[in-house]
Amino acid sequence: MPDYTNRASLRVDPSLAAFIEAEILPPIEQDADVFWKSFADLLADFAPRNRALLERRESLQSQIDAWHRERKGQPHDTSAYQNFLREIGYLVEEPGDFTIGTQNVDAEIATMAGPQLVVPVLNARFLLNAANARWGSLYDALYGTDALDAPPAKPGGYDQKRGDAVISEGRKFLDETLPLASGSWSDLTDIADAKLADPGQYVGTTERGFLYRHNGLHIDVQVDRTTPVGETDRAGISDIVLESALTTIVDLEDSVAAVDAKDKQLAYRNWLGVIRGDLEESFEKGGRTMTRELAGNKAVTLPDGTQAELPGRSVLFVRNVGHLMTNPAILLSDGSEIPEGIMDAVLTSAISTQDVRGFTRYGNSRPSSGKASIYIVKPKMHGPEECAFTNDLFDAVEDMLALDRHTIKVGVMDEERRTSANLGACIHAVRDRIVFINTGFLDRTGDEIHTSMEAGPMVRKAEMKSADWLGAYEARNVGIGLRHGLSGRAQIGKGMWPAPDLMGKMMTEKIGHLRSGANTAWVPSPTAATLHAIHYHRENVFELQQGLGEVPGLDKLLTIPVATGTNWSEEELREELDNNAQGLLGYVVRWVEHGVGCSKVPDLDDVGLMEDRATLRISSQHMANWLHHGVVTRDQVMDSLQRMAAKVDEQNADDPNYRPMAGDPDSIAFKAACDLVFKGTQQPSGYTEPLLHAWRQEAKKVVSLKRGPGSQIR
Ligand SMILES: CC(=O)SCCNC(=O)CCNC(=O)[C@H](O)C(C)(C)COP(=O)(O)OP(=O)(O)OC[C@H]1O[C@@H](n2cnc3c(N)ncnc32)[C@H](O)[C@@H]1OP(=O)(O)O
Ligand SMILES: O=CC(=O)O
Ligand SMILES: [Mg+2]
Repeated sequence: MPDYTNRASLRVDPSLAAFIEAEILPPIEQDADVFWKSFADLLADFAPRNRALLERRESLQSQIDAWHRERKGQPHDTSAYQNFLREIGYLVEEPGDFTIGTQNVDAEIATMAGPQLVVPVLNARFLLNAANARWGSLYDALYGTDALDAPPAKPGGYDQKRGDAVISEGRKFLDETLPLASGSWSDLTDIADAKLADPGQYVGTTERGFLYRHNGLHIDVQVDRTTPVGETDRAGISDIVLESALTTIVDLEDSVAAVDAKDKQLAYRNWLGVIRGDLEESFEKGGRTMTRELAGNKAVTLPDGTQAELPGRSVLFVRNVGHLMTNPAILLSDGSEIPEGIMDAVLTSAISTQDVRGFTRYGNSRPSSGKASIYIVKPKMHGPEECAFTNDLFDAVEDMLALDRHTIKVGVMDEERRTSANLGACIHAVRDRIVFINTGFLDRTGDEIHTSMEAGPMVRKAEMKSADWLGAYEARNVGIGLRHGLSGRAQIGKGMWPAPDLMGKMMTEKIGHLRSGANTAWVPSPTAATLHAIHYHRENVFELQQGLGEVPGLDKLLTIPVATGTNWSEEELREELDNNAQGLLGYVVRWVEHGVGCSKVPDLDDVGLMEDRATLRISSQHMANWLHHGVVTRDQVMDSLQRMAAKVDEQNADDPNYRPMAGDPDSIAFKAACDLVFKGTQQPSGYTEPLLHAWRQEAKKVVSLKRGPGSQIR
């Protein structure tokens, strides 16, 4: 049991309290006693409301479960189903015509189109890299990935053959994006001679080269004949640097493992560091120690000789956790744990208040109105009443921190079925602070399975991608967003590319996100951001948004993806189970035993896939669904888990800190994985957090016992 210190009616982890009082409150001139008193008052109001919303989720779910159970074996009656959903309040009336009223939004969010990067907050090295991913080297991205269709680089230094292919691809990009009045960029021997077909694309000179703009995004063509690349290039071009991640989501949610005060404090500390602008991280790379810090702005000399600056960093959002979890970092007066989403809202906003007040080194939010915003992404909200709760909570946080109304903006993850089905009403509930709707299709798939758990066995996981509900969900998100005036005021975003090593495939497929009307879409890494930026040069999203088709209705959206037949062969069943079990175990072992919330886990074909809590929700719910409906037996599931545990052990054999799972009855990770599947049907909305947190806390305890009091895994 951790020690606590008393603050107003709350009991607070002492180290967290000291951090808040020393580093968060003084810069914003908040008196500590006043802060704790108002925090306690806010909790007294919002914690019970939060609990009631969770009870409502459970009540709706049990009514839906019962409805399906009562109709087992009967054909699905679409209209009866929708009437029922209306009767129980799962579906609500749409709010009618309205336009969002959000103000003081940075251009990167409101009027520009470009990639959105996501980064786990607990990894400072990645976090700094992500914030700096506003600019990325196209040459590095092409040289190092399969986005370039050329033989792979030979090991041992610079491979000039591959380098030549990169240069040639770079020239193609320049011809496409910045066409010359005549001829090709390949013909130039001196960039100063470049005469653009549209001279308005030229912006000025930078430290190393010439700056252009196309579709609102900048391109820095750098010239340096002393570099290995520049010396082989006709015009001395050493790199083409693209404006890449316009925005980055700093994630406190599904890509991190944060289960107690210590983890949460690190999360808040890293957020404070990037907001204040002084976060630094030293690490070993390529045999030497590097120190990474935030990049400064890019200096530009305009054609008339005046000096200007472009932002050197992504505009940062912070993704708070949803309404479900609680955390032992703070206890309420009745001894219960604080709702974690409320703690995140208060503390991440208090940190960002330094930015709003203009006390930070660079400034995260700097809209043209001069009134800065705090950008919070709110995940996993179920329907309009939960969005209204968030709106009220943010009002209360603003009052607590003496912020103007609607300073705190919200990005709504459209990733739960009740939200997709009532999206207009959800937007309405946060209409004066909304800055994005993003289709989190991974969580959304997990919720699709869990909501209709009793309806029958689901189609195979790969088939979900072409299911009716998914197409309708994606199209409705854009259509409803446009209907309520998000274009030009807020982002309409699309989901993650979860295959960090398949950049060639991403280049072919992810342009579809723009064509379907999204002005941003998620990428897993800075390299992916730079490559995905090319798509925003190829297509003008704001023009495309004008010509989109009909918005699909509810019928398609609510089509349940149950399989039409279940006569899968033994081999197909095993393949499906193994695929799910491998991703699940490969992810869970690192979460529970190493505190890593996002991992690249090789699939059965050895392709590294990004796994996070949302992908875990899908695999665990899918296995639970097939087990529940007798498509597979408990023995088959266990057999798959055991075989895949051995495979995951093999994949981690080089890690000296890894504890094998196969054949170890005490393996905490394996027990966690089993729970996620065998107790899957009972998990709230199919979420994995409750079990992951419990098992991670157990793992921390075991290590602490072994190493002595006070020690922890991290
Ligand atoms: C459903 C959802 O909610 S999706 C949102 C949650 N998902 C995410 O946030 C994905 C974030 N991405 C990641 O965590 C990682 O890219 C992973 C785990 C997928 C792969 O990580 P790794 O195997 O370490 O990547 P890999 O070895 O290919 O590359 C590491 C390099 O790329 C950088 N990098 C990789 N991902 C990121 C990122 N998201 N942000 C910043 N830098 C990154 C690292 O800093 C490192 O470079 P460095 O050595 O100069 O520091
Ligand atoms: O948060 C994103 C998702 O796909 O889930
Ligand atoms: Mg999600």
